[in-house]
Amino acid sequence: MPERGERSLPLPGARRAAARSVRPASAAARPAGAARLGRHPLLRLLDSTPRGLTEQQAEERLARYGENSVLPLPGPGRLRRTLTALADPFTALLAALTVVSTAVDSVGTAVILGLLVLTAVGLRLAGERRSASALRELRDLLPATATVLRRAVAAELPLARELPAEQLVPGDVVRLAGGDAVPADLRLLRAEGLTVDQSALTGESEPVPRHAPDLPPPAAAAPFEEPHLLFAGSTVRTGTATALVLATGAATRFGAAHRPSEQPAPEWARWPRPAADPSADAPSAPSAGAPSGRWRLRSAGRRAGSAAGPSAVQRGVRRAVRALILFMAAAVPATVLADGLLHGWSRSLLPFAVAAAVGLTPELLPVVVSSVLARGGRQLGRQGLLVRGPGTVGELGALDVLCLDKTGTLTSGEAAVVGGLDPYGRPASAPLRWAAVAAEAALAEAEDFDPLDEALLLAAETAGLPGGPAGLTVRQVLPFDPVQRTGGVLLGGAGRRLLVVKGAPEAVLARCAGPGADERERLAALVAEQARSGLRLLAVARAQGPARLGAPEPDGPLELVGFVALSDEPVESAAGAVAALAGAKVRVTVLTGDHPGSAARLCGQLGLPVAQVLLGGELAALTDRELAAAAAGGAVFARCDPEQKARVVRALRRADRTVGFLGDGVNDVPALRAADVGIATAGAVGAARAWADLQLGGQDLATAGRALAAGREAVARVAAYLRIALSCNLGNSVSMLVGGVLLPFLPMLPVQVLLQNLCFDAAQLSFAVGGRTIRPSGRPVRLPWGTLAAFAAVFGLLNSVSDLALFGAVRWSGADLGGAAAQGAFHTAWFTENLITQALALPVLYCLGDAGPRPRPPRPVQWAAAGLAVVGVLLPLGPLGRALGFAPLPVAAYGPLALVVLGYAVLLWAGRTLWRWFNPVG
Ligand SMILES: Nc1ncnc2c1ncn2[C@@H]1O[C@H](COP(=O)(O)OP(=O)(O)OP(=O)(O)O)[C@@H](O)[C@H]1O
Repeated sequence: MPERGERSLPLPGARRAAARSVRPASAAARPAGAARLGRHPLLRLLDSTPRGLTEQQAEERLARYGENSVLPLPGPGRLRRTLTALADPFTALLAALTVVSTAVDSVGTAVILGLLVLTAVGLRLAGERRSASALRELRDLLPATATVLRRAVAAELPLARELPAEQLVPGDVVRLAGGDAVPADLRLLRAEGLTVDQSALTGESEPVPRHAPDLPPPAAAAPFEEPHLLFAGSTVRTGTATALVLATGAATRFGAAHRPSEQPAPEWARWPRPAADPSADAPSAPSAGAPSGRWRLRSAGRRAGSAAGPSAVQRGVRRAVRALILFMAAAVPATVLADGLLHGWSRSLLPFAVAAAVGLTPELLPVVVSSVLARGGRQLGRQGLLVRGPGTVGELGALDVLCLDKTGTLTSGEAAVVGGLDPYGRPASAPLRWAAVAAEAALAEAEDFDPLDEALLLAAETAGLPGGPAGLTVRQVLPFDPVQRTGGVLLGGAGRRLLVVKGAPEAVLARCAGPGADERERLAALVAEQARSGLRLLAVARAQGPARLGAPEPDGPLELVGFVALSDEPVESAAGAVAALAGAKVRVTVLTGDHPGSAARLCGQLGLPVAQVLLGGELAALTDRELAAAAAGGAVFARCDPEQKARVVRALRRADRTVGFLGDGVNDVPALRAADVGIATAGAVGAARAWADLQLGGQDLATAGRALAAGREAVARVAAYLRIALSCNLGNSVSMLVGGVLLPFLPMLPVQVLLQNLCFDAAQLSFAVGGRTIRPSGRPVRLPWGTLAAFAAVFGLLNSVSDLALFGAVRWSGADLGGAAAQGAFHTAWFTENLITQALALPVLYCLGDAGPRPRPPRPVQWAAAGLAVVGVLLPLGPLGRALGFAPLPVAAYGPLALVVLGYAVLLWAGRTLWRWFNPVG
């Protein structure tokens, strides 16, 4: 829908002109206020009736508000997208060097750099195309047609007509039935047995019941939880409804959320949302926290670390690139100035500047980093672990806190029913019978399998318990709600209604009218005692059903039937996996929806020290900082709802931890999304798997540890690349700058510098090839800029010292460097010396990140280093060398060259030993 004065959507011909002056489709009914109005005031506000609009009204509104379409805005043109891609600092640097190289007639350099720029831009545009097609898939969630009540004139009876959904306008009245996609944001006028699937909006795959009260509930519920509203992007699962259109097109929440990210939703399209992220110091209620998984819309093409911006590896690489650019901006002009002052101002200054800048740039950096991470992903794939993208591999390497859901993750996903208990803890069959009746109904409707319901049903069948009473059939299923911690079924027939509710004991007891304070205390003590002895209790209650279907509360009070006891033992591999994680310096934190007693007992069994057990309800009083400190200090979190789990994860991330969350259920989706790395167990439900960055292959928890190890190895390889590339390139540039000032000619031509860099980078692609693994330190691997910079300075300087020794040897040997042939031979000498010293540095510096007892470089790295040395000696002597301005080096010159290389080897060995001494790995 076009935005005021800013844009117009590609509307079909005739409507395009009319739509130019359109206003946002929610303007007539600002959802924030309108959604809270009663049915009749709302109809009046929208100038509509339960019989819908007249054709004339609809036409006027269509012209005014535009079509009900969430087509993406006409994205920026190809030129603009290309320019945006060029704005990436690394690509911009290469592009600038291409332009300058062209200006100084260094055609070969310009062509190669130009090709590198085209490759970088092409990769970026291809990624954007993939995202656009993901968006198209999301838009397919909207229906093509809708059943609308319209009248030719006000006095006529309405006709229910199937119209293209694009023609819906605010004020229209639509009809819906099971299986229909919701075409716009709607307010229910009438609903029968209605449940909707909002999984595309909230990630929660369980259908939610909706009804049509005349007045909305007074408490302001979270937006997607308003019981009387339906949203575009959801689907009706069961029942029928008549509803009033509140907002269409981009004014719907679905439309607003799927705008291109660079274009924020206009004020009018923003629905009431929770306030912005709470400050780290302010206590925050869950509903006032950052938009939760339940509230946020899915967006196309999720990446690892997307919620926090770039991943840890991306951040490290960007910082390195920024530092390179800053160094270039300061050092190159300063040296050119010095050169100009010493040797006079001539046109050769520019090629000199270009050569120095090219020398500093690791041209294949993006290729090497993504190849190394992709290799890590493939490695995990071979172990049966599915990784969403290379970013995830990097995050795994940096991960230092792993939050674990309890049930189905640390304990078996297959619940083991021990039996039924009456309210006094004595064996009884009724609780299991009624729990199974509710479970059976829930399973018949559920999209995702619920292991607890499966187990209840199986146990009742095994015990030979009867099903529901004869004559009563399922009228409505109230799916298990992890926030309320209850679920149930409404049975009806022969003038009777019966509501069965099952859930967490506290939640069910809170809805039972019967027990007094003492009795409640006794029941709570019973539940806690069972939890301590390793049994989780599920409460079961019954009531005479509600008078009207769709109303969630029964007429009569709920009466406690008893409990179902479930055993709660850890899976075999859990203790070992937790110990291995602790050994790898990963802090393990348990976040569960279960009883605090069960959580504490399990932690004891796993050897996890428990400093305190915090309940989900207590989190609102804590600031994010306190929360993160508690989690890091060994707190266990129990009775957490999905949003509370996500809040703990977010608080830890704000405290600069790299956080993983391992879960298996729908209730884990918000936390999976909030984490740097969401990890789903092998038996996780579809929604959890869909949102996870990593899916474990087997039931064995140790696979999580293996994933971390593979991530650390990949990040260690990236770190090795950055260390070596930064130090060698820095060394080359310093040599180029100093040599340029000291020598009366360019120490190396720009194209030769570029060729040398490409050879070196190509050799470093060997880091992405298999071979012996690099053993990273036994702790999370990050890319600390301080250490990288210190490394680059130390080893860059060593490299430079050997270059300058060569320059000095040539300068003071008295050789005549006046002619082109002599200068070509000098270029050959430096090129050869450079590649040989880099070939020496490659395996030695690579091993500096290896924590193994006797680190040895992998075979591919050894071969690449040998190849690099051979190229360094032979390339300048061949036809390509001649074409690039090299000239043969007199044989006698190879002696001093060998001495310089030997000197560098000694320096390198000393530097490596000292570095290890001051920076022990492990
Ligand atoms: N299908 C269900 N029907 C009824 N009650 C349930 C159901 N599933 C869970 N419960 C109850 O609700 C409580 C909270 O459930 P939730 O799924 O949030 O956490 P959990 O499964 O106990 O633990 P975790 O968060 O570690 O997976 C459970 O402890 C249990 O008492």
